[in-house]
Amino acid sequence: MTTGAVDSCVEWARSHGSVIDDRVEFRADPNQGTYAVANARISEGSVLVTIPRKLLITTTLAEKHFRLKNPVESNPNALLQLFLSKLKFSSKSCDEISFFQPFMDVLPLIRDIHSPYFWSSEELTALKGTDLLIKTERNLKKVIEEWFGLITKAKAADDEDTAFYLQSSSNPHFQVSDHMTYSKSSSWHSFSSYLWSAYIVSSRAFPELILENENLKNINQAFLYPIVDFLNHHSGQKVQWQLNKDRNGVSFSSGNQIEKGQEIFNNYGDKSNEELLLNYGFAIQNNMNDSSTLTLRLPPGQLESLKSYDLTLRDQNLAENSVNFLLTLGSPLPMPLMKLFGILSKLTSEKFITARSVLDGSEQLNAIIEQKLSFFKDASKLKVSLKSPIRSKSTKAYMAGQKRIFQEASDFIKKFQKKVLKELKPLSFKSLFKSDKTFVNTLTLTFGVTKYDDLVTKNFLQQALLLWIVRAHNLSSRRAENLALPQFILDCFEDVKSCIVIEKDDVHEYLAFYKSIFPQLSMKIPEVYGKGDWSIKNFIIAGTVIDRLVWKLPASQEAFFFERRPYDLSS
Ligand SMILES: C[S@@+](CC[C@H](N)C(=O)[O-])C[C@H]1O[C@@H](n2cnc3c(N)ncnc32)[C@H](O)[C@@H]1O
Repeated sequence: MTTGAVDSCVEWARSHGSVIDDRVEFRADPNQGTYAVANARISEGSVLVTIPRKLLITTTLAEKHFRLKNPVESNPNALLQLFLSKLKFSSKSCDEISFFQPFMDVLPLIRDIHSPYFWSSEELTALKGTDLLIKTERNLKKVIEEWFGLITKAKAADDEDTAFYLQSSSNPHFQVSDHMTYSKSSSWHSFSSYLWSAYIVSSRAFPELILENENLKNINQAFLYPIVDFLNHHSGQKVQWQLNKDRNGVSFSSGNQIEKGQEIFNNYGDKSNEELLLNYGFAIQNNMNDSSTLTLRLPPGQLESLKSYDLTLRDQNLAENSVNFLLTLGSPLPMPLMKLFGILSKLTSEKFITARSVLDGSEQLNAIIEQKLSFFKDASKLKVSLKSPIRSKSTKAYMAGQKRIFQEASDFIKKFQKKVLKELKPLSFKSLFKSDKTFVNTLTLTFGVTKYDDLVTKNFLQQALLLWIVRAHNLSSRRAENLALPQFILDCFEDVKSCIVIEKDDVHEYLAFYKSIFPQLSMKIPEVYGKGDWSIKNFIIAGTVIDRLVWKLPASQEAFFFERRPYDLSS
């Protein structure tokens, strides 16, 4: 991009009725492309640029040119893109082409575009394992379909286009970026020209809503706004784009005061780094609007069955059995996601979500989050070996942003678990254990365990829980010791006992453990393990009681008994 081309374009705009404040100085440099600087203080609310309608490139103009309504339902800007390809790359001139020439001359060249759509397959390996790569590849495929359908309808496809399309659609390993030719001789209807135009529209078009077009059918319809699109993005910048009926054009005003020498920015909106990289070819370090998507694939039919729960699931795809959740810095774990995992962790015996199922679900979710986190921790440490420093820098900013989001999500889960414990104050096995001296003594004799922490480090926690539950049940029927036994645990035991059908497999599961301690325990400590029913059946029942009532805090392995009650996640 040269300053000369920028000056010519500004001159062209002025000569066709544009009003550009003299304090706005347009510049160009090889790294930033075009941008604008204030050469004197600009007060807040000043109208800086007004561009008349005739300089705007709209879908209406494209439709008139091709004598065709935009035929692509999924993209309201498809015909506008094809028109842009023609304005930029057509070898034959016409009035429209020569009219917009000064503007076409300032638009970035392919080599200056850094969106991953334009990276080589070798460069794309730097994004391996990320959603960004999945979206790049998926969107490229969509653009190929859109392009070929469109040029076919516009009767512009030639043999070369057809060969490109057939090759791309028949070869699953086809890498779009390695097959594109970017040269002066590229035809305007080639895929590379269309991809360039698609990028130009995504990176610099404005919403047509501004034009107050009564016939606007799709709010995503966009138009090109020469000169104002020379401005770079700054989040938080206050700007206004407004129809100026007096001048039959569109005005741009800055909502902030701009000091002499400062850059004049536009605001492209609150975008994540993924959106910025794909659509604009850059990313922002510590982007406060960053986000990530968590896609969950569920067993067939499960999404349907979730309808009976009061779950607001956006972005679900019944055909693929998948649902997407947006994780943002402000909301690292949306409540519907926590609730979904609570539902998925529900036991068949639970009619509703319980604190136990929610906590269990939060841990399953945490396992997924931790996996992502460790991927991005490694990825952000890696030296990204992209040839272009701009691409390397934005890839690093993207990876660091993803890492931050998953780190926040993981921290959120831990805080959430602590919050539930604080709120419900469930019965801790640690305190039950400590208060039952006789029981502790028996474990000292058998396992050499004296403290709760030993149960964890020596891996006896599950065995101790089983023994204690069977002991509690035996004591309750004998009322032999003065031990406070929580009624809900005893009730749960009775409940399980009344309906349990013990299969061979259940016995098998407990047999090794059972044989490792019985009958030795009853012989060694008959006053505890020789009285009551210490049959394997009771241990199987106790195992189910644990499944129904117990949840262990992952960090400390402290086990808690939760009463079975519905748990309201919205509180
Ligand atoms: C509407 S244009 C702005 C003018 C642009 N500088 C040019 O040369 O055409 C949008 C493009 O500018 C660049 N850009 C805008 N804001 C940026 C920023 N904050 N950091 C890095 N690049 C930016 C990106 O290449 C983006 O695709």
